[in-house]
Amino acid sequence: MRLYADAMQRIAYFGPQGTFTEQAALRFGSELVPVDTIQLAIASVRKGETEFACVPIENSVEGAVPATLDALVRDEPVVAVAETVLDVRFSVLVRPGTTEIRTIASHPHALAQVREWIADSLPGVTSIATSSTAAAAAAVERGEFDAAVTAPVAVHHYELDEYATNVLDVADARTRFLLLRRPGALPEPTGADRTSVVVTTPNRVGVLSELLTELALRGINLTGLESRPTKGKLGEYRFYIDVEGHIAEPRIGDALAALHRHSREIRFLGSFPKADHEPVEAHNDEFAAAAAWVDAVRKGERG
Ligand SMILES: O=C(O)C(=O)C[C@]1(C(=O)O)C=C[C@@H](O)C=C1
Repeated sequence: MRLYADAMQRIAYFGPQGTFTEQAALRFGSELVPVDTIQLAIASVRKGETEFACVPIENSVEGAVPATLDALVRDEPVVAVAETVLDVRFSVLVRPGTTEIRTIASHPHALAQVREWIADSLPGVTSIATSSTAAAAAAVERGEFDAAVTAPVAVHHYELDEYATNVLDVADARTRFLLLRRPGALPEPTGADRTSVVVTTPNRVGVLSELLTELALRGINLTGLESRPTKGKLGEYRFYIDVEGHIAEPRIGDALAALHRHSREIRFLGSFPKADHEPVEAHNDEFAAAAAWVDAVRKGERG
């Protein structure tokens, strides 16, 4: 995979050292700055302390990462310029010499992915949420809990032993991560891109179906739809919409303009190459031919 950041450009990542997010960030660059929360990673980009931030966005078992969705709409805009997907398997780490496990700690998304394993292998153990998987390892090292559910690499960063490896309730679990920066020149279209926006709609009948119809009419494939409360009135939601294609393509540009018309607020979250590099059926030639025909008709050159 191409490194995104050059040697001078720093990437704030959801740490501390030994998180899955650190593994994802290493695919984008080498100047990594660990911070303790997703909010701080994104704030570091907003303030210009780092050029980039790397954060988790969704997991195939537990779904979207709410802290990331919420941080993306607060304050100044940031946009995704790349994504990567990691296979997820967990290790359970303990202090050397541990004989009894009464508490097990990790990030809520990690605990949710090993719930059945904990019930089967460590019945009666209390699960405790920490800010990240590596924060759980650090807390176990300090003696606060007995075991941590971590990324396999965490064992190299903390004075802990492997109690179990390859722990996972659902095979083939995967997490997608974004590389974010302040708005600037967009990544070039590659023919295998994803575009992400978040919209707040007026509260009226059929508005979500209108948004989706605008995509469907243009043959645009929806790859993600999440809702989060606006945190204002009960029942008011923001919709996070991921589609295949790049805003540089006419049909995507048209569709986003239509979403703008239907929305109370809209924020562009990026057009960037998809991690799977699977080409997208874009029909760009047909859109260009249609636009050329309208142009010619307007000039009186065609009927
Ligand atoms: O705590 C970490 O290690 C993370 O990088 C976060 C995170 C997540 O938010 O889903 C990333 C991948 C795994 O699914 C579990 C936790």
